[in-house]
Amino acid sequence: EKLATVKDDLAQTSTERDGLKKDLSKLSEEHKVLEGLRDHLESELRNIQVNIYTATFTPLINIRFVWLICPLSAAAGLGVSRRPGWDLKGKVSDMEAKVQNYQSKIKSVNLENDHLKDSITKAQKHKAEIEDENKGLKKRLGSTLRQCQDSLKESQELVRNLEETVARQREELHLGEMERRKLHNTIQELKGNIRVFCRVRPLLTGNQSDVLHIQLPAHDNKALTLAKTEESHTGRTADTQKSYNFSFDRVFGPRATQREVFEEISLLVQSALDGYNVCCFAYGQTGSGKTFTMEGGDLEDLWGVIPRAVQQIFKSAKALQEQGWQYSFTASFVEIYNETLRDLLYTGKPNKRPEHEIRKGCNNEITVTNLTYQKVNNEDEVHNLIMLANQNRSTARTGMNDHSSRSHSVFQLDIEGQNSDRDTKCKSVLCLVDLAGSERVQKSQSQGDRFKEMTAINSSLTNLGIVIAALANKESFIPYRNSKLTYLLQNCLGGNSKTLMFVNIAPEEESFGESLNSLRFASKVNDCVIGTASANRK
Ligand SMILES: Nc1ncnc2c1ncn2[C@@H]1O[C@H](COP(=O)(O)OP(=O)(O)OP(=O)(O)O)[C@@H](O)[C@H]1O
Repeated sequence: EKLATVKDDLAQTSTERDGLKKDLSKLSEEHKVLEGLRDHLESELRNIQVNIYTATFTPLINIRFVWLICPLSAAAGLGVSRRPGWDLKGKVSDMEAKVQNYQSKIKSVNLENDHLKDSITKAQKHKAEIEDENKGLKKRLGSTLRQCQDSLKESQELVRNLEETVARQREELHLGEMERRKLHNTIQELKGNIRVFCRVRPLLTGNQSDVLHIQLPAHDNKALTLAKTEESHTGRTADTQKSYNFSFDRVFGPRATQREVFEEISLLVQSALDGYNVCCFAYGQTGSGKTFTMEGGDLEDLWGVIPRAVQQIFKSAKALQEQGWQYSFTASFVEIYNETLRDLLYTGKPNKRPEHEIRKGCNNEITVTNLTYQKVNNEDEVHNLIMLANQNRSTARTGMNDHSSRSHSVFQLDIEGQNSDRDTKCKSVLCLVDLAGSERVQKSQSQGDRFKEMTAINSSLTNLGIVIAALANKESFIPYRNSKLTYLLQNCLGGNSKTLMFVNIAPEEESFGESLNSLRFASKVNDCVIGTASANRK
């Protein structure tokens, strides 16, 4: 700042000096012009004096001569009229008038000359003053310049020190970030690489306190009890209360907000940026709140896991930029209906929809043929893709008898990070899945397409359970290929991943049986411990 002030002063002083220099040169020019004028006037004055002299002493001797030496006056028409040769008196009086005229001219020229002399003296004085001032300014300038140079040196030294400090702190920050990643992962591992959260949907109509069969202990947010009174069939014994106790990593009651739910999984989402594969899926019967949990509503308060996860990912990626990390993201959104894949980001003609197949590359990467893999740079771009996917799903809904609750939807964000300063790379996948409704449809009641759908859903959900169990038992063969869902998700379910399952429960009493089934399935998953995850880092 000091340097800047001094520089400003310096600039101001230089401008002043330049101005003064300009003034000075203008004055010198004026001075020259005045001197020229004075010389001119002096020579003219001399001419006039000569003329006067001649006019005064020779008129009587040779009038013709007078006419010759004063042709200018005659031409200027001083009012002298031609007189006859004999009118000497008249001519003399003309000459006297002329002389008078010249004398008054001389007087005014002399006056002007005095005035000019005065101006010249003043200009010279001004010039001397300016030169003095200039000298003073030069002196001041010299000392300011020296001060500037000194403070510049000081500032350069300061900058050098600060640069060293910044470099040291950058190094410390990087080490801190690596330490944070390690500790973060340890915490995630301690919590278990597969976690199960249960969420109870609120009653959509009626009074919440009427829900008696789902009990949530006030001081334990990990337990849930399903209770049912069973009537005695014979009528000889009293009715019995049957309770089913469950415990999960976390149980969210009907009043839990979307924000509270996301807070619990935000650390897991963070792992995706650190290079771990993360998979989060919602399981439960139709209408139990899976889509609400995963996608939520349009208002920010109602946003579900997908928009919140995307927001966090982009926010954190931006913050990590300061530590040299550059991330790139690719999004895809696929639906699995009746064991057939459908691109939810497809924008072509409906009758030209391509077919898709899941392929496993030599580096074990899973890709889907003909699927839209869209590069995304910010949150808004992802939101637009989610809207497009919803449009694609709703078009299918009208045409195919609400098949959205009969299909699995898989949102996938491929994340690639590079820290060129440190020559480090990481690669991971964030998979967010809204599973098809898990309800068991009575075989006798379902025929045709409904039966086909039911079989496909039941088999893919059962296979999901089988794969998770096989992973937990560390079996040598994991039957990923048994369903499209597990085949697609294999990298997110395997040892190198962190998995979170939401089991969504509907609070209506008639859903008791389905809720019990869902909770039993979730409990089985909860008992699984998948191998230690390791970051995909190079
Ligand atoms: N926690 C909640 N708070 C308020 N409303 C909810 C909540 N969970 C679900 N709902 C509402 O319940 C209804 C059914 O939820 P949702 O569509 O998410 O169920 P679903 O399990 O995804 O069903 P489907 O399998 O048909 O897609 C929706 O109207 C949704 O807005």
